[in-house]
Amino acid sequence: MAMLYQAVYRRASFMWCRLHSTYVRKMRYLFELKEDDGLCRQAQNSGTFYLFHNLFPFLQKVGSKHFASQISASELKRILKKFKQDEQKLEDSVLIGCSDECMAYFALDLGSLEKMDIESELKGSFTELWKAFFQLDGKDARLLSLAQALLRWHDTHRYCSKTGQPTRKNLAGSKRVCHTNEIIYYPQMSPVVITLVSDGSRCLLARQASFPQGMYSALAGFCDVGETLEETVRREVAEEVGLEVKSMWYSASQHWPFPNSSLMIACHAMVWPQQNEIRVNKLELEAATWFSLEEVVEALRREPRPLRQEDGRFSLWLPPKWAIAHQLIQEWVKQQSTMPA
Ligand SMILES: NC(=O)C1=CN([C@@H]2O[C@H](COP(=O)(O)OP(=O)(O)OC[C@H]3O[C@@H](n4cnc5c(N)ncnc54)[C@H](OP(=O)(O)O)[C@@H]3O)[C@@H](O)[C@H]2O)C=CC1
Ligand SMILES: [Mg+2]
Repeated sequence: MAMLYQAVYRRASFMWCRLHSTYVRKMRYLFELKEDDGLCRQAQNSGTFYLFHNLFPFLQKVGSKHFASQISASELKRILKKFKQDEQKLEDSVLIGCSDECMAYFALDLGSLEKMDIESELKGSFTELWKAFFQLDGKDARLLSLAQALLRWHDTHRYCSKTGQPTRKNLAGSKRVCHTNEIIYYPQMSPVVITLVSDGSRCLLARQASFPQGMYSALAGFCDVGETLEETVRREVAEEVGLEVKSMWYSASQHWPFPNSSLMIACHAMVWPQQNEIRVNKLELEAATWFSLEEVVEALRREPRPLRQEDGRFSLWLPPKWAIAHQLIQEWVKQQSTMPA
């Protein structure tokens, strides 16, 4: 029966291929997997898996390049069997996407197994996510970021906050339900604004004490309840560096897995050139400085890692290419270069 259902589904998918764009087909397929546990179970049995261990993603290295490994369902079942785990563990996974051919991608945390055993079996290593971010390309980083955020959310929402009863995830992991009173919980994100401030000729970059040495980024801050985006930008700039925003405009957004799951909303802001004296809020930031176009262009050429200069200080370097802070900085450089002198 299951085989027949699968054959019919494949035929229907084939028709979809012919009728719709790849993007539309993928989105419809993912939607169905979230709605239909039976279909999702089938997809788990033919899909591929990104593995985690206590939220550290599994990476492999080929030459000098790191990548996030995809493990087939059959290989994963073999590993589970070898380490005396039930095949049903596949159902703890969460759906994180699919290929153009509608092969589903899942993420699974194997934290209950011995980390080193899996590493030596699969020839790779579980790496802290923020470290992995500096080693991966944008596509892998985006998938792992989503995967970690979802896995963490499920791990911390095992009980209903109203009844105290256990909640159960749907197969895809797009929600959890408390079956005592049918309360549905959906994964949450916190909105965060990230703002690149300019005074017309320079841009303002800041660092927190927890950043790696020499790394500076744009100003970031969580939205408070009741605030508009514009209000958050104005408040954060005032709070963190003591400046008043004259104008601002939206650029782009990005999911960010730290500290839990944030939606980074990236904006540019201008301050009055005559009122540009920075007063750093030392409770929030270690330092904040205006940087010239030349300094920023030079920093963009550097590898994103600490580099000690001869005088013992660290050179300025910026977040990795696919981080939205990097994109804001690139945009600012482009704007400056196209502005009339
Ligand atoms: N993608 C990118 O390019 C970049 C991303 N970021 C990210 O932006 C995020 C926010 O930046 P940050 O400067 O730390 O933010 P804030 O300036 O808002 O300061 C962080 C503090 O805000 C409080 N806070 C308020 N709401 C929340 C919430 N929902 N979750 C957690 N803390 C909250 C906490 O204080 P307390 O604990 O005292 O209550 C926390 O320590 C960080 O997660 C950072 O990783 C930053 C730069 C670049
Ligand atoms: Mg901040």
